[in-house]
Amino acid sequence: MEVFTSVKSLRNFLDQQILQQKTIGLIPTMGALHEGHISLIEASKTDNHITVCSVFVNPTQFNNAEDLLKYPRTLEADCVMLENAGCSAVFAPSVEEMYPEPAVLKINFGSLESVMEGASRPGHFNGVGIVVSKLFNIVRPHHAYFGQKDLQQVSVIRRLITDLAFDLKLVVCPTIRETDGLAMSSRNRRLNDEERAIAPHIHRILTTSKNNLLAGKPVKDVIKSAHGEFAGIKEFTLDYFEVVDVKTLMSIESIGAEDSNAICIAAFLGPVRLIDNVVF
Ligand SMILES: Nc1ncnc2c1ncn2[C@@H]1O[C@H](COP(=O)(O)OP(=O)(O)OP(=O)(O)O)[C@@H](O)[C@H]1O
Ligand SMILES: CC(C)(CO)[C@@H](O)C(=O)[O-]
Ligand code: BAL
Repeated sequence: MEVFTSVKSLRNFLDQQILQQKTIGLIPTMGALHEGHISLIEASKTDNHITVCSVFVNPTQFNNAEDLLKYPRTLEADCVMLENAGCSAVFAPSVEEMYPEPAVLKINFGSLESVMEGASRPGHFNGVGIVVSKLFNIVRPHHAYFGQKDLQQVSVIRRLITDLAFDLKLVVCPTIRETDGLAMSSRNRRLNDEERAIAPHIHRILTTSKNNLLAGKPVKDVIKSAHGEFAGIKEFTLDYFEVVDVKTLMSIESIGAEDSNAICIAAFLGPVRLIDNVVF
């Protein structure tokens, strides 16, 4: 496996691959890798000759300085995992390499960013849009792999690909969970033992809420019960609990056809903010 820190060296490597008609899969990450990320590598390996994983904690998508500072950085261990997973190349640039000049471009995703993560983290999707566009231009992948765990991010990237005519296929991969249901996430490492023990309630409440909706309970009652459940666990501070249309991400008052609905949650456990969702 090759590790690149400069755009130029990665491009040289990929130019050779493209000349040999190799197909390229890209998995953009912020590192501190876990089995969720490895599932994206596996998906890419089945679809492409070459799998490139980027590891870059992108400062422009953080609106909270402490979150950026404390974001786990474990590049050496990440490279071992990627090598074992059969990844072809890692791109791990410095901030200066990715942003030789501060980006002035502003990307506004309209209504897609007016809710949930976009509303709670102003500027977040502008930063995601810029860095992902740069990665697409640098790597020129045939396929790009993203996790459903970041459901709103998937909608934003889908729009980015359409609006800027990126010539690639977006592949959305299912959320990989711990055995107790907690969605794998790099930020889980920041939880203390007590918080880690409580964290699976997020998935439990998501599942109960989904089942209640499918059983015909009104959306507003399900939202009320979920708020009550979170309020009953003092370690949690709920940021949002939304029942939305999976395409528009707008709140819905009653559920629609199969696979058109989603429940999305963001909740703080101490200083750590976790997100999760279920599509049904
Ligand atoms: N549990 C998971 N299952 C599948 N894909 C995942 C999972 N967690 C993250 N991903 C995907 O991996 C890619 C990189 O995500 P990222 O590096 O931010 O990891 P993360 O674990 O989501 O970290 P955090 O949520 O703490 O920022 C994204 O497309 C994300 O959706
Ligand atoms: C897509 C991404 C790597 C862009 O920095 C990030 O938002 C993430 O890890 O999901
Ligand atoms: N997984 C989304 C990246 C972020 O939280 O900034």
